[in-house]
Amino acid sequence: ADLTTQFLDLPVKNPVMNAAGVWCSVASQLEALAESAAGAMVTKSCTLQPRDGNPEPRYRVLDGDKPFGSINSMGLPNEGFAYYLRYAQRHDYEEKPLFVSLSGLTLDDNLTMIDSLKDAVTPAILEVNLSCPNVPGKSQIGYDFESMDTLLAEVSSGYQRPFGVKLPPYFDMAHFDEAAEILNRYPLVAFVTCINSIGNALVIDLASETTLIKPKDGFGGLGGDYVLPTALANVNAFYRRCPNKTIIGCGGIKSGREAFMHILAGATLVQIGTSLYEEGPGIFQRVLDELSAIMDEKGYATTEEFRGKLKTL
Ligand SMILES: C=Cc1c(C(=O)O)[nH]c(=O)[nH]c1=O
Repeated sequence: ADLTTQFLDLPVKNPVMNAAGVWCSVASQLEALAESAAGAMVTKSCTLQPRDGNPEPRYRVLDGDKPFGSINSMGLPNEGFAYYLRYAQRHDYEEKPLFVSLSGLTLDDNLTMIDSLKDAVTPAILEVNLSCPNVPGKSQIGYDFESMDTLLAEVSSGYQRPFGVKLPPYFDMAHFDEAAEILNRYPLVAFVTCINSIGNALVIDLASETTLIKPKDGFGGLGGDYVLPTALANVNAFYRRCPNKTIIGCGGIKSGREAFMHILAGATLVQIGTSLYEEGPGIFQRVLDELSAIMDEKGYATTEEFRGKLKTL
């Protein structure tokens, strides 16, 4: 099958990329993504200043038997905005598009970073993270509709170019409606990435009767098989409600099967998190081959032919 596609009028060689935060915190990881089969890539969500993040253990893979997943409370460790801007200025955009993810600790920090990104005149695509669940004392902007509205107004007037947002999962039709109503008031919000991890889950080790991770009494963001149905619901909910925006799907993708489901639900690109963390950048070629085989089997030549074509009963 032909996996080439378009994203915001940009030609993309295939729809698969990393999820922000995974295999994208330091230059060696970013270079590995640039050299990998991924059709695009995104940098670790950054803050204005570098951060160490939360105490370890802060990431654990949940690979007992089924289901496969992860829990993390990294706490937004990152090298600081200037580091990722420096990478953006040396990235080979002919090879693949680069997204820069921002997760400022304050609105001012976000606006400062956005001003610098705009002044840098880089082709990098801005993804504003509204959904980090792991900074102690910070709630997720995506769950505070008033501050989300304010942030989108400020970013739109400050950045004055198309950008996207990374949303937390929603679990209620009224919340899909309210979030979409806000997003649709900002034409510069060109894409929506659904979903971030399911925040503040708790995984317990039965033998030791202890939490798996240290930060926040063991509460952390859930990824992997556990989140696939919620991720598909959020992709489809925003696909239905935001006809003028592009959807990027993230959550529970570990093979061509889940990538296909995300595209069927309405995603144009798909992001891999937990499985990339565990398998490394070789996963992209495997998922692409699996996706292509499924498309051949079903008789789809391109992803456009089935994107958003989920049938209901
Ligand atoms: C940006 C911080 C995030 C983090 C983190 O750095 O703890 N983990 C997530 O699962 N999602 C995030 O958005």
